[in-house]
Order: sequence, then C-alpha cells, then structure tokens
Amino acid sequence: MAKLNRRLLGIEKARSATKDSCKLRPRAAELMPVMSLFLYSVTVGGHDLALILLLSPYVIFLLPSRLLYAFGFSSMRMSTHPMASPGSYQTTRSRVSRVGSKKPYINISRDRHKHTQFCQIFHSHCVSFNFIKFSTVFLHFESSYTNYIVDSWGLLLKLQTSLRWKYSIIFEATGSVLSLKNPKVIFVLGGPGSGKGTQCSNIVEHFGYTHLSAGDLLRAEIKSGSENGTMIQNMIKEGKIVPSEVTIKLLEKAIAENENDKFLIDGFPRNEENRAAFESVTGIVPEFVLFFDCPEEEMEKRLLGRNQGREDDNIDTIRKRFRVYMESSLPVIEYYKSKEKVRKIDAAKPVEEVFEAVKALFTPVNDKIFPLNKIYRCYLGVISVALNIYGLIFIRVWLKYWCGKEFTMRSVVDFM
Ligand SMILES: Nc1ncnc2c1ncn2[C@@H]1O[C@H](COP(=O)(O)OP(=O)(O)OP(=O)(O)O)[C@@H](O)[C@H]1O
Ligand SMILES: Nc1ccn([C@@H]2O[C@H](COP(=O)(O)O)[C@@H](O)[C@H]2O)c(=O)n1
Repeated sequence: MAKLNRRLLGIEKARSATKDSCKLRPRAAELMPVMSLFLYSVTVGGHDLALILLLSPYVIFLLPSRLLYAFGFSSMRMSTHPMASPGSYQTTRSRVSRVGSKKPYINISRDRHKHTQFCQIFHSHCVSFNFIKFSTVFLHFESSYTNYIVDSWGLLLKLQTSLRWKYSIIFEATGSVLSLKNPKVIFVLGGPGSGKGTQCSNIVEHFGYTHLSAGDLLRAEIKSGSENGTMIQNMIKEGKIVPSEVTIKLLEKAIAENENDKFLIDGFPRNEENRAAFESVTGIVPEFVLFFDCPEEEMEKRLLGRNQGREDDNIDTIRKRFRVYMESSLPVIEYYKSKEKVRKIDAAKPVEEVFEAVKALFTPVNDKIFPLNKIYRCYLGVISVALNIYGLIFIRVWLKYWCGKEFTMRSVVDFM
C-alpha cells in the first residue's frame, strides 16, 4: 500500500512538474493563414474549403491546444507516461523504453481506493492532451474489476475479472518535456575566465534571457548535499568535466522549472560527450553558440583576480582547466563552426566593448531597421489576416469571372 502510494505520489509530482513546465505558445505566424482561410470560408463561401480545413490534422490536433493556450488555459500539459517513475517527466525519446525495461509491470492490487486513484490519474491524463508529439497510443481500461496488470507502455496484459469496462485512448508524448517546451537555447562558450558569466548577466538584463551556468548548477548541487556532491566537488577541484548525465539532468530540471523559454547555457557543452548527450536527450539544438575568444594570459589574470572564493581559482587548477578547455572544449566549438553556428566575440576587450559586440548579435535584424513594439505587431497581424482574406476574395472573383468556376477545393485543384 505504502509502496503504491509512493508511486502515485511520484506520478503526481511528475505530473505537476510537467504541468508547470509545458506551456505552449501559439505562434501568430502559424495561426494567421489558417484563421484567414477559415474566416473567409465561413463568411464568403466555399464551404468545402472550410470542411477540408476543419478536418486537416493541423486543426484537429494542433489548433485546439494553441487556442486553449491563447484563451487562458495557460498550462496545457504533456501527458508523460502515467506509469513512469518519479522524475521521469524528464523522459526522453529513448528513456521511455528504458523505464519500461526497468519496471515492466505495475501491479494494481485489489484495493478499491487505489483503483480509484489509478483511474483519476488516467483521467487527468485524458484531459491533459497535448496534441503535438504523440508516438504511442495506448489503452486505458476503466472498470469495476479489481485486479489487473498493466505494463509500462500502458498495455493491459492480464485481466482477471471483467465485469464492465470501457476504454479510452490516451496519447503518450514520448519526447522530452524540453522538446515540447521548445525553448530557445544559446550556448555560451569560451575559456575559463573569458567573461562568459559577466556578459550573460548583461544579456539577461537587456534581452530577457534566463542564465543557466552549468558550473553554478554543479556548485549548487554540491551545496545541496546531494549524493553526487562529493564526486562533483572532486571533479571541479581537478578541473575535470563532470559526467554529462549529471549536468544534463540539472540543466533539464532548471529549464523545465523556469517559466521563460529563452536560455543562455553558460559553460556547456564542455566536451563532445556533453554535446551529443544533450542533443539526444533533450532534442534541443542551439540557436547559435556565443564564443568568447580570449588569450590564456588574460584569462589567467582575470581568474586570479576574481576573488569569489572559488576552490578552482588557484593556479594549479586553472592550468588544468586550460588544458581541458584546449583538449575537450575547443573541438565542440569546431563542431559548431562546421555547422555555421558559432558567433565569435573578441573577449579580450573591456567589458563594455565586449557587450557592444554581443548586443549586435541579439538585436533582431527587423528591429534594427524598423523597431516594432507589441501593439504594432498586433496591427500587423490584423493587417496580415485582412490581406489574406482580401487575397482569397480576389482569387474567388478571378476564378468566377475569368475562368467561370466556383472557388471550391476542387476548382483550385483543377486549376493547378
Ligand atoms: N572584458 C573583461 N575585461 C576585464 N575583466 C573582465 C572582463 N570580463 C570579465 N572580467 C572579469 O574576469 C573575471 C572572470 O569573469 P567571468 O566570471 O565572467 O568569466 P567566466 O568565463 O564566466 O569564468 P568561468 O568559466 O570560470 O566561470 C571576473 O572577475 C570578471 O569581473
Ligand atoms: N559542462 C560543465 C561545466 C562545468 N563543469 C565543471 O565545473 C567547473 C567550473 O565551471 P565554470 O563554467 O563555472 O568555470 C569546471 O571546471 C568543471 O569542473 C563541468 O564538469 N561540466
């Protein structure tokens, strides 16, 4: 009983963490063409167009969640695997099956109370559809029988009594919470003491990003007294790179728990393993890599003068960190260079000058030419919908008077 309650509690915990972390932002660019076409179809005519539109997968799956979000249901949720263990809201594409292989069965026993709880959990998953990324559809059996076994993919394996039952379909999203949240991530890389943290603070202030320093997260983990604390502390003392799994978990949690969807990840990925693991676990590809290039002598001078009481700011560890940086971190920067993602900044200059160069990268090109505030963006949105509708009316009139055809899906297809 206690064990089951713990499990249920875990699921609840996982679910509420997911709830907070999985917000969907409707994108105007996505909605506009559909909305215009729909408004046009229902007002001006072309009913089979409206029907086709209504039946399109976009409208059926994506639009409801987007609209619900827009109308105030601010926390649309991803249904994580309801059987997954606590914390598996951070599941990744591959983790789900690993969870499955670790705990293949969950035995729901005869207790009616437990059964009710179990169903409630399933129910809340039913209403928490998120229409974006489904991979598995599995069945939910709700019945008055009391003993059955469900595997961790949600398949009913054994049913001992079957008085009455019904089923509903539950969609399982197997992507990482982060891939659903779809955050914008910028990696901030550079040697130790190149000024990453200093510049990140400026970016946060001016551009509304959230700064996540991998080093800070690891140091906080040591302070929290976690079981990995001693290992992390030893690695940091030696200037070595902590296993990716540990750092990625901390980053995933920090991103998931944060309301923001724009992150500067500072000091990560530090090596090829960090990079590959992060991409495969979270599915996140950075927008770009902000690379602070600074000569070693300057970095050494800065680190020795930092005075923040960091255990690794001593000359022995600093030299080790430089070596690790050259051997392991530079290849990551080279990798991103080959993908044309690196934005290199001369970090040897004074702080203000460095920030001027950084600023240029964060100011959107449009804003440089024609800065728009939110109200103007709304006007533009309305104008864009109006133009779309106007365009459709024009096509309709043109088809009718010049080609003698009605504007229906068929005539559009025929015309093409
Ligand atoms: N452009 C700069 N010119 C002079 N000093 C700087 C400059 N940028 C940062 N510093 C100073 O250098 C020290 C290291 O900076 P910071 O902590 O930002 O580096 P970092 O790259 O984040 O280091 P680490 O990787 O060790 O965390 C700080 O004391 C900071 O005030
Ligand atoms: N991805 C990372 C980042 C950092 N570390 C360890 O933390 C130390 C301090 O990092 P800073 O970015 O704050 O300088 C670093 O020397 C590593 O030991 C890590 O392992 N992995």
